[in-house]
Amino acid sequence: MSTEEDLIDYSDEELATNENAATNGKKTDAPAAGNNVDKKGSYVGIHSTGFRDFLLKPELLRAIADCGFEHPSEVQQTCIPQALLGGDIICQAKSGLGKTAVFVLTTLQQVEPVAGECSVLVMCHTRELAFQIRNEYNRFSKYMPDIKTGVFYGGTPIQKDAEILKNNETHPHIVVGTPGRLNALIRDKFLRLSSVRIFVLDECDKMLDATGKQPGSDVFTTVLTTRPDMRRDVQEIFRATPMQKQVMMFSATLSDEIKPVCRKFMQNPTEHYVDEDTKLTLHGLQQYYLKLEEREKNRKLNELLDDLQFNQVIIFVKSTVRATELDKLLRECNFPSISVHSGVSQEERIKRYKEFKEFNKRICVATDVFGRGIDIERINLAINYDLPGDADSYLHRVGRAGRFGTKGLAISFVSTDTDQEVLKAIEKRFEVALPEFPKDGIDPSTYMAS
Ligand SMILES: Nc1ncnc2c1ncn2[C@@H]1O[C@H](COP(=O)(O)OP(=O)(O)OP(=O)(O)O)[C@@H](O)[C@H]1O
Repeated sequence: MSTEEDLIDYSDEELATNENAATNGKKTDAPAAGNNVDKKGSYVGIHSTGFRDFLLKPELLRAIADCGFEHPSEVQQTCIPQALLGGDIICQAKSGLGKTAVFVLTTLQQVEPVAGECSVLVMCHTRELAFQIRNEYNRFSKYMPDIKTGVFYGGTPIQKDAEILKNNETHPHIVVGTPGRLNALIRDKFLRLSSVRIFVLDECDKMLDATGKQPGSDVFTTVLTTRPDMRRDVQEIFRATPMQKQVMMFSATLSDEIKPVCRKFMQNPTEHYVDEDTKLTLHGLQQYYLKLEEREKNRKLNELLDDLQFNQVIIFVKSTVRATELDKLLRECNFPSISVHSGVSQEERIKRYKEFKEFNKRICVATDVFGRGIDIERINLAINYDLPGDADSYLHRVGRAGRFGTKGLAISFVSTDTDQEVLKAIEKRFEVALPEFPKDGIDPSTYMAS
């Protein structure tokens, strides 16, 4: 399986063949860039210090307390009040600082459950992330027994999804999923979106990234060339929802190229850039590179895993084949390793995700399927065995360590000229110096929580 398939990672088997997207979508006129832009230090939102100040339902406040959330993070302080006002929102904030709770809490606050109707639709780019987001909904809606959340993604029997959607008793009010499967369910008329009031895209830059886009084509007239395009699915699903709705989009990275694309789905959005574009690296995360030959990687990795202290480590590779091979090798060396990539069955992928999340395994070798959004609290070491191809992917990957302001360590192997260029691009894009990993190693207390 190719690297590219890893990166697509959603239910591509359900996608239709190439076609031109129609142009009758809503909101094709982008508002002028810079409208309602909230940059750090110039909040337009309502200032707040505790979750109580958001005037959330008591059921939600109880669940928040049960989750151990004491204070809202900066992105939550800024965006929760805005989202509750019902307007469209674009939100960028560093990895691991609580963007998920912004849309989970604000949609739960607003949802009015009607049997057999979906009123909130949340989409993201990978199946594991969809699964994780649904679990977040379950955590926060535990005192709201009338609200049902469902998750739909590819690689599972579509008939099961259809059964859930056919029955008013089981039909979810909040639907979370990946675009391929959702689009298939809509096409087959199992899922109807005419009651959707809130439309959320998590990891929106990834979801709207049109790799198959032809130069000069409009967002709603993308012509696909060789492979299915997640953006096309998102557009089709968007068109199946009513004109009047709230649209919210989230990511840690929003390039200047993708912002206008996001705006095309929105009406006069407020834009929240909690962290400046060049200052997106995490404070608690130490980052280093290690220059070595390709053939030296395995030995070096073994050494690092022996020498470094860590709670859990995620090791990123560029293909499913490499993930399988490396995982096998690590297990042969008696490391408690697991691998997650698109080459294993979906059921097995979720099983492995849970095993890692529940701390039953301490080492995970993954492709970019785990490169974004995945939240595993105890990961405090991220290793790029293969460096990704661009700076934004790097930022998301290393953001798996050092969640919610905790300490962490990221080490990237640099072995080719291309790697060297990517390294420079990372330093430039995020205005950071990535030093070489010290020969004598580093003091564990600097990256392990005390
Ligand atoms: N106010 C809070 N207090 C304590 N913990 C929080 C709070 N908000 C979020 N968290 C926890 O922080 C972790 C990271 O949150 P989340 O996954 O939403 O980050 P994110 O901004 O979506 O990151 P990414 O960009 O990597 O997807 C989660 O484990 C979440 O439960």
